[in-house]
Amino acid sequence: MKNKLLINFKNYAQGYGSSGKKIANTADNIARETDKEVEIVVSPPTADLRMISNNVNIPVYCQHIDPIDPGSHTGSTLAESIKEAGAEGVLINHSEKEIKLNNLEYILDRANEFGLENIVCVNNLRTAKVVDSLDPDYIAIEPPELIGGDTSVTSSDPEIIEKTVKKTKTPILCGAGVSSSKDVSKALELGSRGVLVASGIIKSKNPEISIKELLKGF
Ligand SMILES: O=C[C@H](O)COP(=O)(O)O
Repeated sequence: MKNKLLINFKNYAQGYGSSGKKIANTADNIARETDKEVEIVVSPPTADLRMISNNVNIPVYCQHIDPIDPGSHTGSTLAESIKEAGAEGVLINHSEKEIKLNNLEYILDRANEFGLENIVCVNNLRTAKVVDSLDPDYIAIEPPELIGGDTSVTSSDPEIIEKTVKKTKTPILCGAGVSSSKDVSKALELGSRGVLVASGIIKSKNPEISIKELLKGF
């Protein structure tokens, strides 16, 4: 299993449409050229999934799915539709798109049914332990107060990463404020299998330089 650099485009102004496509193409080119053992994944807004999937070779993940089967569910995101749009994986329970935890088992079943790699995001160790018992592919630990900030979780709260790694059996990713190669190497040193990054790349003046800087840490 390769370590992962997941780039979450969220709904930043720079992360959708042609601008999002440019960042995805940049990530794709860097992935093709790098000799690092790392899987670069992009997670664009749902409306751009098919467009991005058709344009890159790296995996594309959706930012969310709902606990539904096909039917009368206005405004929801269906596992089979994101699969058909080209998604290979999905983020679940991001702190900006929380789900009810009693729906998690069903959502994981739906993701597994369609071969979507799943990354369940959690805010704290207690939730990580609950999620761990449901055997997701990854758990991503992200203290919400550090998301989008200037200080990386790896320096502000390294204990939460270390404890989550120790107390769970699922591979752990971490995120929040990650922007440098030092942040990445610290994340790996603490036992994480990779990082989730949004603002450090999507809001960067030069996403290419930012992605290459992060790769140095792997
Ligand atoms: O999914 C990504 C995380 O929420 C991290 O966001 P950030 O890199 O802007 O702190």
